[in-house]
Formats: sequence, C-alpha cells, structure tokens
Amino acid sequence: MLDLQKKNISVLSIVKLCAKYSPKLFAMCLALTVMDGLLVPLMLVVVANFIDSVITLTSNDPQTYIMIKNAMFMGLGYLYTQLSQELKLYFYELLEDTLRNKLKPEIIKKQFSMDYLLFESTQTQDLLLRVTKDIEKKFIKILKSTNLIITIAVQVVGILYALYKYNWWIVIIFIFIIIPMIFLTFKGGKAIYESEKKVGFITRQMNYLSDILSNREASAERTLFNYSYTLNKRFKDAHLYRSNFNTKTLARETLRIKLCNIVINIFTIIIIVTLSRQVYNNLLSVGLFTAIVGSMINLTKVISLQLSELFFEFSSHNEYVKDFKEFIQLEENKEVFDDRCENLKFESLHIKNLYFKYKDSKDYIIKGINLYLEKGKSYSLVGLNGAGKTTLIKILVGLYRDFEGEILVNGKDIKLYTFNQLRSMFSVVSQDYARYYVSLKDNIAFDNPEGGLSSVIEKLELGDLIRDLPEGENSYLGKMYDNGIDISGGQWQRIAIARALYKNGPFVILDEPTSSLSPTAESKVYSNFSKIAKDKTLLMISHRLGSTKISDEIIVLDSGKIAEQGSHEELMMKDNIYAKLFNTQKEMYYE
Ligand SMILES: Nc1ncnc2c1ncn2[C@@H]1O[C@H](COP(=O)(O)OP(=O)(O)OP(=O)(O)O)[C@@H](O)[C@H]1O
Repeated sequence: MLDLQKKNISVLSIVKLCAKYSPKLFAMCLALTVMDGLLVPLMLVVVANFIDSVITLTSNDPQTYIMIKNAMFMGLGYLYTQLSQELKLYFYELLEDTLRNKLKPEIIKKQFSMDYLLFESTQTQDLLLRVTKDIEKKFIKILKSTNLIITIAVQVVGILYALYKYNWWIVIIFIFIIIPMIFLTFKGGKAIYESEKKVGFITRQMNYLSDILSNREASAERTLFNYSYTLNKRFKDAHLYRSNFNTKTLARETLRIKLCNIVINIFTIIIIVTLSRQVYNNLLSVGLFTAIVGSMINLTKVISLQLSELFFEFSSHNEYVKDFKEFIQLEENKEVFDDRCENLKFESLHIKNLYFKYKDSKDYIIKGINLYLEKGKSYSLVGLNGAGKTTLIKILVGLYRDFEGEILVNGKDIKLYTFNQLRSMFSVVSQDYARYYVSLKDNIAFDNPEGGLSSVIEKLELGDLIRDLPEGENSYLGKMYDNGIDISGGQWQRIAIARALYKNGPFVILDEPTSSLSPTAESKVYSNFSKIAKDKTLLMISHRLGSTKISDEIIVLDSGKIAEQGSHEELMMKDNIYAKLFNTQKEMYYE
C-alpha cells in the first residue's frame, strides 16, 4: 500500500512519494533545480567581472584574459540554461510515466478496498474525483512547484547575499515586503481551491451529463427521445455557473497579488537609485552595479510573476494534500484481498427485531423485522417499490453492519463473521448487476475457470448462445473491442445469474435480476432453480408474483415491516395484500 504515515501527510509526503517511485529521476530533477538557482548568483559575479574587464580594455592594464574567461563562462551558462529546460521536461515526463505505472495501481487498489458504504456517499464521490483524476499529473505539478520554490529560494538567497555586502538594509526591507506577499498569495490560492471544492458537485454533474451525451449505453435513448439538446443546455448552464463562481474568486485574489507586485516594483526602483549613488561614490564597480541591477530586475520579475503564481499554486496544492490525506485515511476493508475459500455451510438465518436506517434518512427503512429462514427452502420477498427489500438483502449479506437488533447465521451473530465468510456463504445477483466487457467465460468464472463452468452453462440454457458466438465461450462481450459481440438484456441477466450459481454459495439471493426476461422465461428460471441449485437455500425478489408463487414461503414487505408471510395458498386464503396484488397482476395478463 501507499507507504505513508496516515496522520502526517503534507506536500513533502507527495514529494517523497515521487522520490520513492523513481529515486534516480527525482535526484536528476533536484540536481537541475538547485543548479538553476545557483546559476543566477554565479552569473551575477561572472557578468560583473566581464563588464569590469571590458572597461579595462581602454586602460593601460587591459584584463583580456579575465574578459575571455568570463565570456566563456557566460556562454556556458547560456548553454546550460537551454539544456536544463529540455532535460527537466524530459525527466518530468519520465517521472510522470513512472507514477502512472506505479502509483496509479496503488490508488486503484485503495479505491476498491474502500468500505462499501463510502461508495454510497456523494461526499466521497466528490473526494475521489478531486484526488484520483489525473493523480500522476497532480503529483508532478506539486513536485514542479516545490522544485521551482527551491530554485527561486537559492536564487534569492544568492542575490541577497551579494546585495548584503553593499547595502544590508535593502535586504532587511526586502524580507519585510516579501513575507506579507507570501502570506497573501498563499491565502489566494487556498480561496481558489476552496471555490473549486464548493462547485465540486457541479463538476460531477457536468461529468455525468457529458457521459450521457456521449456514451454508448444511452445512444439509443438519446436518438429516440431526442433529449440531447436539453441535456446539452443543462451542461452549458452548469459550466457557466461553475466558471462564473470561480472567476469571481480568481479576479478578487489576482487583484490583491497585482497590488503586491506594484509595491515590489517600487522597491526595485528605490534599490537601483540607491546603488547608482554608490557607483558615483566609487563604492561599487560599474560591472557589479550592472550585474546587480540586472539580477534585481530579474528577481522582481520572478517575484512578481512566478513567485506569486507559485505560492498561489502551492496553497491550492496544500488543499489538494488535505484531500489526499482524507482519501488515504478512508476506511479500508482489508478482507477485500482475502480470497481464501471458506466453504461454510448454511443451516439457518434468524432475524430478531431488526431496525435500520440510512445515515441521511429521517425514518427507519427496516422497522422491527423478525424472520426465520431454513436451509434448503425457497423464499420470495415481495412488496411495493421502496418497501425495503434490497436494503434488507444488503444487511443480510454484510454490506450494512450498522443495524439495530440481531441477526444470527447458523445461530452465530452475523457481526462475528468476517466479510469473506459471508461472501462465500451468499451468492447474490442484484438488480444492478455488472456487465463486464470481457469474454463470456470470464464474465461467469473470472479467475477460476475450472469449477464446473459447463454444468452452469447447461443449467442456465446458455448453450445455444455460446454455439452462436464466433469463438464460443471465449468470445468477447460488449462493444469495447472490435470483435466484441452485443447480446440481449435477457442474455446478460442469464450470465449474471450463472456467475452467482458458479460461485457456489449455499444461499442464493436473486434481487430481481430477471426483469429483462420474458415472464415465461423468468418463471422458468425460478421454477428450475430448485433443480439447478439443489440443496441451496434461495431467496428471490420479483415484482412478478406469478414467478414467485412456487416458493415454499412468501414474505410480503410493506414499508419496512413484514405484513404477511406464508405459502402462496395460505396468503391467497388470507385475501389481504398479497392476494390483491396477485389478482391484479393476473387480471392484467388475462386482459
Ligand atoms: N443508499 C441509500 N441511501 C438512502 N436511502 C436509500 C438508499 N437506498 C435506498 N434508500 C431508500 O430506502 C427505501 C427502500 O429502498 P429499497 O431499495 O430497499 O426498496 P425496494 O423494496 O428494494 O424497492 P424496489 O422494489 O423499487 O427495488 C427507499 O425509500 C429508498 O429511497
């Protein structure tokens, strides 16, 4: 994992990470950085000596050798400057590439090991977007800024050292001016990053809109419903709002920096006037005066343009680092990496007085559920939209652990099971099952193709589909690849069910993954399931009551409570919620 002291993450930690991933490239960049800084005060001396030696050419004692030597140094300095720019560019490119290869996989690993609940939080989504998008570029930007600060610091110290010899008070005043400027620019950068953060949700919305406007999944609906114009307008409005919001902050902070720059420029003029008086009094050579003035003008340019921009940038890097720290500290579920096969048996599931509510929901979603499920039986969970069926399933499989009441699996508190143990016990197919654009075989078996794939294919009647595919079970699905094959929604659902069956957990949960199947096909899948998944316990959710009536027991959920429970016949006899729902659906089919 990212080798970081999670509590003490700073800009320096990012720099250290860059150094860790490629020590050689980092050292090269650092060497060039320091050399760039040293070059300016060195050149100051070289230029001063050169000018003074040129002046001696008209005297009785011309210093031609010194002039040629310094002219050569100046030439070398110029050559170095040209070369250093190119080399730095090249090294930073290589470093960025190394980060992409080494850091990015660790970031992805951190992301997929995050606790499931975090993925449901919009704040976490915003944070992930801010931190992980082009992370290698952000790291390089931070490294470049830090290196530029080192260059400027070495440069400033060198020039001030040269100045200190002639006018110490200039140096003192300079320090007094530069400190508030650093403070102001830092504050400005922070304000800009904060304003970016405030419009984070708009950025997410814009990304989403642009995705719907361009992705393949929505292409058919885009054409049929012709909503592209409206969505495009929404995208533009969001973009306008976001840029207006940021522009105001940027304009305000830039104005402050510009005022500081004016002060620095006035200060430089005062220094030049003061030093020219020293030349007049023969306290300073013409060469040194010219070199110092040149360096001062250069320094003013650096300070008023580069340094302010840099501190601006640096403080926003600082804010990024805070986000990065938050990201690193996000809770991980180490069990994600635990792929031991537990082979646990299922005997019973006992739910006692279960209550649950989401962090952001006012009321309880699950309200005092008591339920006993036994090995080998088939159960159906039915109820209106929003009754809490999926929520209950997520609690049972261990995704939500923050519930009230008690759940006993095989007589043992569910909270005492590891996530890996629960994962091996429950095979779940959810409503929003994933469609993987890999081979059909990988879609079902992923990294374990030896565990009875052909039997699962046969049980779910996928044989015909496979025979029609050009490369059989090795054919790629989806349009990610040129040779990828598009299959129907119902076929994708069969594959998702096959995946769960192949996993071979003793308790199978089907959370309405069959909505794309025809009623007959769905009914067939459910009624065959007892044959397909012998000895397994089955809990299925479906809105089509014709499919669920074959279950041993039907549980009717209504607003988070169990309203009725029993076999199809028992519930029909009761003539209550279930019977009414069943009869309504029956009439619809007859009509
Ligand atoms: N992640 C979440 N955060 C907050 N509230 C949620 C979340 N997921 C679901 N809910 C709310 O919990 C309630 C129950 O939702 P759930 O998905 O469990 O219902 P359901 O019975 O499965 O519905 P459907 O038949 O439509 O799939 C709904 O009011 C829903 O808005």
